[in-house]
Amino acid sequence: MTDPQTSFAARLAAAGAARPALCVGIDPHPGLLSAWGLGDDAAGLDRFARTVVEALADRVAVLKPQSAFFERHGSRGIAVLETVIAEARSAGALVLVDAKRGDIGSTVAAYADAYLDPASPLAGDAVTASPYLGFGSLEPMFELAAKHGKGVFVLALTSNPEGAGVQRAVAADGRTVAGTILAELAARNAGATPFGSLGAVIGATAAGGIGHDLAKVNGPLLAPGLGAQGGRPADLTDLFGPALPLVLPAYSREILQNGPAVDALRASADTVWRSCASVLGRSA
Ligand SMILES: O=c1ccn([C@@H]2O[C@H](COP(=O)(O)O)[C@@H](O)[C@H]2O)c(=O)[nH]1
Repeated sequence: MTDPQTSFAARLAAAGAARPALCVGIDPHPGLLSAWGLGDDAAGLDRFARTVVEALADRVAVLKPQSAFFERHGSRGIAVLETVIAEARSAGALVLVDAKRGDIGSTVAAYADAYLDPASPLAGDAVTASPYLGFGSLEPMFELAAKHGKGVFVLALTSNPEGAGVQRAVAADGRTVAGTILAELAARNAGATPFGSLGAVIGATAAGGIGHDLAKVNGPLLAPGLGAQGGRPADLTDLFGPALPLVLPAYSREILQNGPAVDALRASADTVWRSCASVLGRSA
C-alpha cells in the first residue's frame, strides 16, 4: 500500500492548500471548439486541451478531462487525451479523468489498469466510477488506487435531474441508494488522515438538499453542476453543511466559454474561485 504521505488525498490536500482548491474540466464540446475558432477534429481537440493546460495546470489544484469528448474522436482523440493527462500532470495539476467507468468486477480490474496503473498512458491521479453494477464491483479500482496512491470518485448524487430517480430510491433496508454508497465510502475512508482517497460525486444542484451527513464520508466531495448547470457557490453552504471542508468545486463550461485567450481563462478561474473560497471559508 502507498505511504499515506503520498496518497491521493495527501496530494489533493497539499495542492488545495497551495493554490485554488478548484477542479476545472477540460470538456471540448463541439460548440466550444467552434466558439474558439477550432475544428471539430483531433487537431482542434489538441489545441483546445493544450490551451486549458497552459492556462490553468500550474494555477488550480485539479484538471478534469472529460473522456467522452476525447472518445468521440476515436483513437486520435484518445491519443490527445493521453498527451493532455501527461502534460497537465507535468505542469503540476492533479488530473482526475472523468470516465465514469463501472462493470462486473473482472472488467473493472481492466478499467483500473487503464486509469490507475502508472504504466498506462491513460492514468491520471484519480478516476470517476459508477457504482450501479454494485458498489463491491468497484473493489479492483479501490485496490489499485490504494496500491499506487491514486483516487477514485464514486457517483453518489449526481448533478443531473434524472439521477434522483435511481439515487434517491429507497432500498429494502430503508436507506437510499446514494446513502448506501456514501456509507460504503465512509467505511473505507474511516480513520484516514487528512482524509481518505475515495471520494463521492455530489452535484451542487441537489434540489431539496442532500439528506446525508457527508462529513462522515471523510473523503473528497467533487461538486459538479456549478455555473452552466445552474448551481451557485452560495448553494454549497446549505448543501454540504459540516462537510464543506471536503468539497472540491468543479466547473467546466463556465470557465471554458471564456477561451481561447489564456488570460481570460485564468481570470475566469480566479473569479469563480473567489466566489467559492468565501463560501468554503478558504483564502482566495
Ligand atoms: O454529477 C455529475 C458528474 C459529472 N459531471 C461532469 O462534470 C462536468 C460538468 O460540466 P459543466 O460544463 O460545468 O456543466 C461534465 O464533464 C460532466 O460530465 C456532472 O456534470 N455531473
